Amino acid sequence: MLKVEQLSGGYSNEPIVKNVSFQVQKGELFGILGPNGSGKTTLLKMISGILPFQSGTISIKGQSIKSFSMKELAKMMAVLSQHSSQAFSYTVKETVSLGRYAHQTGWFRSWSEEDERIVQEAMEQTGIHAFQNKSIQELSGGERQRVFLAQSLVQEPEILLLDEPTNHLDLSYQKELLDLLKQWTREKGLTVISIFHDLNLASLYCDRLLLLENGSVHTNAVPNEVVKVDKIKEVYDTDVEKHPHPSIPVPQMVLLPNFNGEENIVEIGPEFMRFSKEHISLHAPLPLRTMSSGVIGSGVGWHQTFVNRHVDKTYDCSDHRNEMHHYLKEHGFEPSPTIGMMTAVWLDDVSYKLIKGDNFSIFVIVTAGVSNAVDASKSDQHSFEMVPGTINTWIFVNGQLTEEAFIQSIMTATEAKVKVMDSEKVLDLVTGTTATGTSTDSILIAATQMGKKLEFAGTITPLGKLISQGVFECTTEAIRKSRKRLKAK
Ligand SMILES: Nc1ncnc2c1ncn2[C@@H]1O[C@H](COP(=O)(O)OP(=O)(O)OP(=O)(O)O)[C@@H](O)[C@H]1O
Repeated sequence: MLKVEQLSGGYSNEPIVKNVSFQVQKGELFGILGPNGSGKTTLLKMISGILPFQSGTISIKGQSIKSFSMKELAKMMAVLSQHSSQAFSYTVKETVSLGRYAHQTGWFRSWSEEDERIVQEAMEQTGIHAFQNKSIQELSGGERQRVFLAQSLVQEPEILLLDEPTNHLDLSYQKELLDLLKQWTREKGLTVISIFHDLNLASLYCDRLLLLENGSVHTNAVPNEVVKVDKIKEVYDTDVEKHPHPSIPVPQMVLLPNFNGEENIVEIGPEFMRFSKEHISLHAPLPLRTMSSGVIGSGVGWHQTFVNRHVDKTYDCSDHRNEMHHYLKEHGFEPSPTIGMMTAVWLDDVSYKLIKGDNFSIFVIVTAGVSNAVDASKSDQHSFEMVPGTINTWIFVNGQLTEEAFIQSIMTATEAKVKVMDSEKVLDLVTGTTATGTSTDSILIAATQMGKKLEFAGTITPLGKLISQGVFECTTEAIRKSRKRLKAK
């Protein structure tokens, strides 16, 4: 649809845009990124024909833009610029209607029903219909932005050029505008070329991104290739971390601020535990990086309070999350920084241990009962029934863990637990074979992210050795205590 070849140009003899080449296909949403002053707007101005270029070519559908008249160009291409300002006090509808100019065939051609329909539709789609008779000078920045977007849309262009379209728009209008543009690229084959400052929005919506640096192309590729930690550091000189979007396969960036958090190294240990008849809790002096399968606070996050709550075996699990949420509130725990687990085990049978390593330590807390014991290799012989968790393993690491180490910690802890099932001769009551755990075991890994860096947690790494030992010893002790209590009954 649009081809730019070896384009150079600027405002004086010294070019701002240097030797830029790229192509945009019909129906693509193409993003232009780059630091302030890298030449994004200058490039867009040259494409739209506002600014003449010094060398190179720009062609649309194989034809040089120099061969089109301004009016022909305006019919094919609409531009929404960054600082659209209006000297006159037009109404919203009048301003939008100006966009139909390129479609008027003679000076005295009257306003057609078709023009009216297109203008009404665009005002509807951009959410400005309600104030169509207001003067645009009375509007907020975001409202005005939407008026100029509607003005571009009524041009019914094949190519839409946008300079930071989400500037001034609140969160909901940013999403709505980009959803709308994406929909038009798919349904109408509209080609969109847009400047973005927000790398995350660009990654979410664009098919491809052009990253400019000092007026030259640094990278031209799909978002996953452009939005990379080293590239962003190189071009923007900024530290970021790249994470996958939680629900769609696109990259997202988070800034790494340049301030240090807590200065003093904290060691989580038994002194932070609190016991009550109904729950065991641990309140850390700072938020910990967590990975857990808690009823509340599951997944990856930062949490400061940890609650293991005793419930009766007959506890109704139909709305357990909501019920747990209320329970936490009623007992003075704010749910959002809290990880909450449940257990049918008596809390007096808890086993916990602080184990020191070389410049780091771990604190393990286990509550364990084995009445729901299951052999994982024969779990198909069990019917599915939600029951309160019976082996809850908490591992607090006083050190800095990588993502890998978090996952390996879970594996190592599981392996140690399975070994306990074997050594304590815990049987699956349905199959009579050695169990590997119970049906609703839960785990938490929580790290202070201070002090020693612990890259791995496989069974024979320094951290893995401590986890193996801690989980094996605590789980063994907790099961023995629980069995002793049952025997005594
Ligand atoms: N009208 C102008 N006359 C002279 N120089 C200009 C003009 N407009 C921009 N420049 C210069 O051209 C360079 C590139 O500006 P441009 O607006 O293209 O950058 P940009 O990447 O869009 O930046 P931003 O992210 O800040 O909007 C800058 O150094 C700027 O000072």
